[in-house]
Amino acid sequence: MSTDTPRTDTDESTERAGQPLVRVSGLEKYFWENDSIVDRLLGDEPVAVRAVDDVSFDIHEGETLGLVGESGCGKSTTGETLLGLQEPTDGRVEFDGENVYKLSGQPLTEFRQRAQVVFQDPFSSLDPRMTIGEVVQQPLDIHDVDDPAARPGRVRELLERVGLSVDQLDRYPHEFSGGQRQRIAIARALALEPEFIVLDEPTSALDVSVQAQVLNLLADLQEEFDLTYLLISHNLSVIRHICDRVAVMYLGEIVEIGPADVLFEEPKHPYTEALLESVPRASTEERDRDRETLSGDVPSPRNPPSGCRFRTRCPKVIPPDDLGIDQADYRAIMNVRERIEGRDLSLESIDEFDPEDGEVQARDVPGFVATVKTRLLERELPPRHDEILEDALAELADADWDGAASRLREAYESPCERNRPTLGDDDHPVACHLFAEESNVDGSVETHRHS
Ligand SMILES: Nc1ncnc2c1ncn2[C@@H]1O[C@H](COP(=O)(O)OP(=O)(O)OP(=O)(O)O)[C@@H](O)[C@H]1O
Repeated sequence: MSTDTPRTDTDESTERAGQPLVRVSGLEKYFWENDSIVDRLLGDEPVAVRAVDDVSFDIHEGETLGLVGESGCGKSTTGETLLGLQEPTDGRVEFDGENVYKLSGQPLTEFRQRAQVVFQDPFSSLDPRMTIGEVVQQPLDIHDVDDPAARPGRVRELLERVGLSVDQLDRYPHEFSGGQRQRIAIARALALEPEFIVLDEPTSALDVSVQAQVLNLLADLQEEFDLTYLLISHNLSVIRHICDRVAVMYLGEIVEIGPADVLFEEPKHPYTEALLESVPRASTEERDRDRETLSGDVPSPRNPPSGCRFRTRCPKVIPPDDLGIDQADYRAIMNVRERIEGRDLSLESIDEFDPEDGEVQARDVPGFVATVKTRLLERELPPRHDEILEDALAELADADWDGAASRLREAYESPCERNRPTLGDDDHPVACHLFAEESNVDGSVETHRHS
């Protein structure tokens, strides 16, 4: 790419040997809310939406890396930011050894040819006023590739290669089915002979029967043209179908990366386990077994939990040393803590609470505590923990949310909330304190979400 002196193919291939085609290091993309002129005049502080927060991974030539996670965890923003379609907040992306964010002029144009994207929704990504021949030819015209007279021939080849008939060249996108439209989008992405394609939910808008056809086409094209893919999907079956390695993303961070077969057979991170558990099973035996499903909603990327971001939903969140508590009881208490820290309960809706005084009469406190407990807790606790919980809930009788929260924090603070776990650099790294060194778990306290 950007070189001052001419280089030979041998130079380049020697240099590239063993180097990833794409290297993402410490990538961050924050969106700022309350940042308009009006907000500033009103004195509203900007709020960061940490869509992508310190993400690092490599993609090697010819491989497909899957990026999987629930909706809103930052997958698309990662794909768009690494292509330079969104400006990064911080971090570095190298493509074939070159820092993508430092490119300009001809090297930038070359990068835009070599790295392409296919979006989820072929309905909105294709210009409805252009025929599909024009759609596929457009990148050739913009980048002035080939002799203009040769371009229609190239367009025909591309359309045929993705399984469309050249008789359809003059038709408009709305005349095609969803699967055909995605084939058109793929033909357009291939027009500039790219090496790398970000596939952002390429089959999510398609019927299940068509999904496999499009995935098979992508796999064939990869083989034929030596393509490297980043496949973004929330659908594990899609990921399993064509990925060599998989990166699992949660709330802006990568929590686990590994070879696809290993990750599917022996997931390490409790989040990956939970995602896999949520995939519908074929056999009745597997369908009937107890599933640990994910509890609670994904927290907001405006205010992510301290330490491990998954700890607010993690079925394996680590209790304090020597607490000797059943894991499910601990999870249930931590759920109550979350609700109290988030003030996620209407005290006014509880009979004993007097909204005018903003408190409960002393004689009514036991009844109030019993009602709140029924609302917040889904199981019975052993007496020792029941007592601690009731003492904390009694603080709410004076609407003392902080008092209730701090009682629970004192008794139940998890090592998972103190430190952000980091990904290692072996071939199946996981960011989870269950797999961390002792020193990592017991280190210093990070800024606390609810402090
Ligand atoms: N332009 C924007 N301004 C503000 N917030 C944004 C913007 N784009 C994305 N976000 C937020 O960033 C977070 C990550 O969004 P992103 O679309 O990358 O997630 P995703 O994993 O791809 O989810 P989905 O599959 O639903 O698209 C979300 O909380 C989203 O609301």
